[in-house]
Amino acid sequence: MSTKLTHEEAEALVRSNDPEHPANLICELCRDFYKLGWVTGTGGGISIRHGEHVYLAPSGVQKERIKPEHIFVLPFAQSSVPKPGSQRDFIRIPSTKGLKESACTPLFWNAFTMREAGACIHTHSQHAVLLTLLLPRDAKSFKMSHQEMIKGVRIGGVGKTLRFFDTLEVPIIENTADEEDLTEGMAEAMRKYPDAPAILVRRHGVYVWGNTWEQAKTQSECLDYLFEMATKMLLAKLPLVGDE
Ligand SMILES: CSC[C@@H](O)[C@@H](O)C(=O)COP(=O)(O)O
Ligand SMILES: [Zn+2]
Repeated sequence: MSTKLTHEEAEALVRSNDPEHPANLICELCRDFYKLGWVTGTGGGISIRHGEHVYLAPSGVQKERIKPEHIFVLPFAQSSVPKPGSQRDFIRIPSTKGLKESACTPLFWNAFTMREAGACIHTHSQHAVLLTLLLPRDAKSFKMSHQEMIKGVRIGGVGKTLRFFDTLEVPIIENTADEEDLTEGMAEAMRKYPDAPAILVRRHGVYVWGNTWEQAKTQSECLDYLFEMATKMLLAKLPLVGDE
């Protein structure tokens, strides 16, 4: 399914004076996420679906220094999950030599196809990572209740917001040597936990999605707050569920 655009048309997909254009947003948000410690050392990132197009950052680069001209654009319509290295039909490839699309691409795709998400954020936040280490080794999920910030998180990441008395549950999957090998584990966890707004990856980080980039961002912020709170509560030996 190749989409034939002229060079000028393809370039126009990443050139805009609108600060809310996906190519500009990915650059700005990565700078903000860097300051939060979410995307340091090239890890983590964000992908935005804009109509029929998916905007992706390059792999292995300083995410806080990405420019719109470095952004890849893929058609959302794909016959299978686009794994890095497989045959792909890019609409726009950056002219900078040596750039490859993010290794997180198939994981972002899980959120786009299984939850109809408009954006997906991957962070290497130490709050997420430490939480996966403080929970019992065999814990398959993280559960928490009675926290005000739970109300900023949506059922399945894209539905109604949770209420104060609801219990948040985020599955935890094992890390793999290569990011793309997390794809099936993430999909399996999303099938098993349809209400989960995110997937934690043990010793690695978290994937969070939303209907829009704004919702993906605010939910990432609420979850990161809750992950940090949970690590402190676990260290203080306080229960995460209940209000005792
Ligand atoms: C510090 S390297 C981390 C990467 O291997 C990976 O975990 C990651 O999140 C970013 O992958 P990338 O391909 O650079 O977008
Ligand atoms: Zn990662």
